[in-house]
Amino acid sequence: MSGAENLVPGESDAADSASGQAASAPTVVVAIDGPAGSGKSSVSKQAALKLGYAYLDTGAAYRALAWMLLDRGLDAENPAVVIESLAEFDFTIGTEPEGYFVKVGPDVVTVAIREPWVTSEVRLVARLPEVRAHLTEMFRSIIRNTSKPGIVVEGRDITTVVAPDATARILLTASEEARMGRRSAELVDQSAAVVGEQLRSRDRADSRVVDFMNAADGVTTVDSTELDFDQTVSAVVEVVHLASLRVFHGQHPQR
Ligand SMILES: Nc1ncnc2c1ncn2[C@@H]1O[C@H](COP(=O)(O)OP(=O)(O)O)[C@@H](O)[C@H]1O
Ligand SMILES: Nc1ccn([C@@H]2O[C@H](COP(=O)(O)OP(=O)(O)O)[C@@H](O)[C@H]2O)c(=O)n1
Repeated sequence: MSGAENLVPGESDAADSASGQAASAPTVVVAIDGPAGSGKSSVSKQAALKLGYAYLDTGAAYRALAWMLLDRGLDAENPAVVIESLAEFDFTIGTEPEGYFVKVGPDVVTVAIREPWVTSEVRLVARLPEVRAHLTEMFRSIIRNTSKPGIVVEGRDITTVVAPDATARILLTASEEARMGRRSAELVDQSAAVVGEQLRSRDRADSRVVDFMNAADGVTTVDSTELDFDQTVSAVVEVVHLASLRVFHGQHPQR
């Protein structure tokens, strides 16, 4: 069983969305996609805080699954092993923007899943359609069960697969140079060249699975290359306000 901090999604939730329909909760759903280092996690968390919404980091689930396989010495290169491991993937995530944590079973892995040895293996789990389908159902269940008036969900396929009917759909981008600069400022114990190459190679692998470099129809692009952090958060919040107004006036979100 997996879920968010303040809920335990029921089996019926998964069955409800087995038809492939997006989450249909009456909450405001803000879907944010983008490449590594574009600011998805930090900007989404701050925007959620400002809006009084919950925050869901979907990348954490892919990372946590990779962590579990590596931690148990299982062969992450073998698709059958990865798929089998889903049955025992006991994932919990904090969806309060100020109470973020990630657990696998009893293990708190909030920090461990950011380690380079996990980052470099995530693609092995993210490339498998069975893994994506399983985690997508889990995300939709968390979205449906949020107790807040809205939820900001960020990842690579949120605007297109997980919540294509979201109230607001945003592609958060930044130039490769800006993204590499931000990431290497965080990872001070690694050289900028190594961080840059890892980021580029992960984006290449990820974009073979899902297109998050180009905005799908109806998705608003927020390019943060020339914006500072606060300006980026404000730009995202403004897109959410405009999209919510559109819904209030009876227009379909961003179509
Ligand atoms: N607009 C911005 N200007 C400057 N720094 C930013 C901006 N957006 C995010 N950052 C910083 O860049 C780093 C990477 O952001 P992060 O949220 O981890 O990106 P992602 O989740 O897309 O990989 C963080 O240290 C964050 O504070
Ligand atoms: N919705 C998502 C989110 C993440 N992922 C995968 O999970 C990895 C880690 O995601 P993340 O959001 O933590 O990555 P960062 O961009 O924050 O470094 C990505 O490199 C993708 O391989 C995905 O496939 N689909």
